[in-house]
Amino acid sequence: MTTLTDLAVRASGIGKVFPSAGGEVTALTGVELEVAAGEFVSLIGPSGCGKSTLLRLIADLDAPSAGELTLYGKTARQARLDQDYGIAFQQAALLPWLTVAANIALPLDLHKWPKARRDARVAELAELVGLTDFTGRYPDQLSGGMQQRVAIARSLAAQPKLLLMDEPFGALDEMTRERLQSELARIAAETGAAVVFVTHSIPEAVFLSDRVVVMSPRPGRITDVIDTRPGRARDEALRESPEFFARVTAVREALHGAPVHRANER
Ligand SMILES: Nc1ncnc2c1ncn2[C@@H]1O[C@H](COP(=O)(O)OP(=O)(O)OP(=O)(O)O)[C@@H](O)[C@H]1O
Repeated sequence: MTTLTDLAVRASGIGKVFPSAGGEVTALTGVELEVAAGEFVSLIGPSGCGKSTLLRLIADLDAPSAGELTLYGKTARQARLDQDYGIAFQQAALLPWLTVAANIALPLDLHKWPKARRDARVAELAELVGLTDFTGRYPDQLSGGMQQRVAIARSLAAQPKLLLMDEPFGALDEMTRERLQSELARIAAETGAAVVFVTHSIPEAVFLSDRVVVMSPRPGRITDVIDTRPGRARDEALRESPEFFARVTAVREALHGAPVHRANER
């Protein structure tokens, strides 16, 4: 039997209303979502459907207007205080006065890792994201894509049980993006971390995810959940398999079932 503490995320009846000059904006309504421990779930949907809002609520960066959220059975607030998850958002949000190494090490410093172990972990993560030669640089000496790789390394640093990622690969070139997708799939499988991942890319969602959650335009709701768990390794061959194309098509059709002409209304 699945108990509450087995669920990385449980969102029940979640709604979010923002006040705005022209009246209230209902960004989310009646969102029900369960993410199992170790499960990789992507949120996909037209621009403005509330994907980022939902992720921000899970991360306790904002509070829901309705419903309940728990992370491994804890309130979102308690999970944030306990640093139970790693975050990588669209903007790298690095500290400009710290080097790449020090930025990656931030969660480790918060967890008070001893220096030798911390330095070894930073070296391992820098290698993972291809920045070994740049650990002494400062963020403004890096390209946007490199800054994003630092943010991804930082989110993984303390080996969290849950990763919350909002289009972390959006700014990267296609080759780097695919390489980091493969790395993320491997890391998620090896560490057993659950991941909630926001993306606009159908192939990215299908490659990475066990389930793809399709959301509708405002007010954001979950309209479909598609099982994309591959019956094989998430390797390069998967991207070219008939099974992969079938799942990409299934997600595309689910997305187009939503009234896309309203997608850009704000
Ligand atoms: N702080 C805020 N105040 C008012 N409205 C907001 C706020 N944050 C988000 N919204 C509105 O809530 C809706 C959902 O926004 P959100 O950024 O979550 O969508 P999204 O699906 O992540 O979009 P995108 O794919 O473009 O990043 C939008 O209509 C947006 O304008």
